Amino acid sequence: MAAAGLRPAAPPRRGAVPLRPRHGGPGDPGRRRGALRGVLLAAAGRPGRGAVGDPRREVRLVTTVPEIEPTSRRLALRATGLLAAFNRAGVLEAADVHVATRLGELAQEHDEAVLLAVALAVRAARAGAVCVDLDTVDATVTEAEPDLLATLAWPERATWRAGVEASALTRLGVLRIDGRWLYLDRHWREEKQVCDDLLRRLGLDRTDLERGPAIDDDLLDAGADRLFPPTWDEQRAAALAAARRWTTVLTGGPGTGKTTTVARLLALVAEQHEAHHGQPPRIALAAPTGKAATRLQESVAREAAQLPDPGDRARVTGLTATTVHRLLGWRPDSSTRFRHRRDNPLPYDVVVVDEVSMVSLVQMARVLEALRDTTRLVLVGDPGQLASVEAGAVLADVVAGFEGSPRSPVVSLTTTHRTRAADGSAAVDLDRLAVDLRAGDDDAVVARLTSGSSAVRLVDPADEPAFGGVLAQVTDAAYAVTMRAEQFDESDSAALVDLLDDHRLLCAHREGPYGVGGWNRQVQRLVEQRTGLQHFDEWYAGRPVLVTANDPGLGLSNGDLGITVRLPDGRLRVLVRIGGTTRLFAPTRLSGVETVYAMTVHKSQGSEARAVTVVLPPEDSRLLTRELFYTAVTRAREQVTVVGTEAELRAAMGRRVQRASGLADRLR
Ligand SMILES: Nc1ncnc2c1ncn2[C@@H]1O[C@H](COP(=O)(O)OP(=O)(O)OP(=O)(O)O)[C@@H](O)[C@H]1O
Repeated sequence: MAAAGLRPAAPPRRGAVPLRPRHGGPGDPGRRRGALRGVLLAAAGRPGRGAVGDPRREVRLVTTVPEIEPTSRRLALRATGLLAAFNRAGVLEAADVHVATRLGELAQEHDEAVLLAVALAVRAARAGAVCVDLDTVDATVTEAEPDLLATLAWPERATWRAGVEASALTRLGVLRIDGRWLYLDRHWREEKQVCDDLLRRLGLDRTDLERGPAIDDDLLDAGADRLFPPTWDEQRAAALAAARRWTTVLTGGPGTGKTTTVARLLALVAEQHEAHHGQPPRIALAAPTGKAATRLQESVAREAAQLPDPGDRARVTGLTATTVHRLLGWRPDSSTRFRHRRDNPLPYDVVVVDEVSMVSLVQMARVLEALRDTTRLVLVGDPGQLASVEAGAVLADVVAGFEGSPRSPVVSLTTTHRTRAADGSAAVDLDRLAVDLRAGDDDAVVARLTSGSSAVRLVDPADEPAFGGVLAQVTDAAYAVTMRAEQFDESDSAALVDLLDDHRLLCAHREGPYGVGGWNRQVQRLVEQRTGLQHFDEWYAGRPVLVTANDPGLGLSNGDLGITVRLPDGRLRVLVRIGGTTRLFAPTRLSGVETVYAMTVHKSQGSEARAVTVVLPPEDSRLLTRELFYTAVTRAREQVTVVGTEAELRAAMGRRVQRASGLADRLR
């Protein structure tokens, strides 16, 4: 199937509606700058209900794009010149054109090539890039309809760049040129802030300035001896390095002992803090989604319970985790500004942020600016996973930027420690698959998935019996949940939400035959056939839902999972796990939810399931990347089934996510 067929009809972006200047005309530079910023903030994609977690933006950037139909909403009807040509060819969306046109009007900038550069910068931001390189931007679309692209008149590079540099938009600070990159102002400021704050924090670690954390070396060595058995040398070294720093980035694949190390590092740091300050440190644990925060809290609690020394156990027991948004302090008037900032920093001595691959540039900027110099920061994540939905790939950039540097805050764990081999579990193949994937070893990945292992397998959708087995597994899981939801008993709440994590069906796309929408309908139909109950209403017992927007009022976070249950009196309620407890909500109170028999890989980040089924999109889908496949596979605890062909598997392995960003270069 052609990738073009997978492209969903793109809705007009609410955030990109051009603003009208409220005061004065375009001739007033100060007012003009304010109005321009307004357009840009909207263009840079503030998280809104429709935008959060929406991977379609990536599809739009990279998927093969046929010429836009004259009636399509993606066509900017009033566009002229270069903008119109690039819009018709599908390189630019109507939103890109509108923003560029409006900014041009406000700044009285009429140079078509400059406006094209603006539109390309907006397009890049839409797809998760922080900036755009005008010299190579054409390469990001060369795989789209070659005939059509060949007709596009790209401006001559040197003149184009000079024109942008001299433009009114650059003079007004709306566009920023930095090295080879062109930025929208907001992203430029965020990237620079993240870089400056990180480097400043690393400067504080220099012991010759005596500004690093106070450490009693003898106490630290004794603590490390107590907390790390002799064979745990990799984790011991990581914890010792982290204990001496204000800032640490702890990386590693699944099961490499990151959480174990964090729990023991916290015990070490707490002991040091007590020795120097006479009281325990204030520790905050956070993750980008509610689900990831719950997992972090549970993992740390499990590790704490295993610490041999009662003093260490007491230091790490009872820690709770929250979302990054909640940690920073919601503000009802803004989704990108928080209560805790540079002038009102977080009141913690230690802040641990897990699943940092999902943290966007703007979120990282907010976290760093909310930290006191004397707050330890431990960022934990797997740089092999998909980057954030919003612009930026901060973890990957930090790892790349400090590669080989003696001042690097990055500590990597490389050994997989899950003890599955010892108990004879086939799930050890899952860990090995993740290792092969990280190493980019296509042949090993194919061999492992076709080895006959019960833990990892490839099912060709053309193999009817095998594919039928997959459908049966998917339906069984949904059916089991539905039956418990129909006969709901409140004492069953925890077990029922646990059951939601027994199996997860993951797709790359939201729409299309390979997407979440199609699979949702298919699974719902199969379950209805089995139960004999057909549902015409939106809400019915057994409907699994995913919360897609943060709702501080209800205490719900984007990414929370729920299941619709029938109470004994017949009313429907949605059961959601929040932190360590479960709560029931009337369906009418939930505004941002979607049905989730199937989930996009993007939205599954930060969560886990016992068994995972991954439906690969066709080879020519630009969403099919190694990062996507790796993220999907590493969601499984025991078993993964990949539905696809060997060719699709190899296509996934061969394609890497590319996100333009200047952060790695700045950090070097
Ligand atoms: N050095 C070690 N030797 C043996 N087992 C270990 C070691 N370190 C950790 N483990 C065990 O390996 C398992 C995985 O560790 P942990 O959960 O810390 O990894 P992780 O990197 O946080 O995994 P994930 O990314 O999946 O959350 C746990 O059961 C832990 O107790």
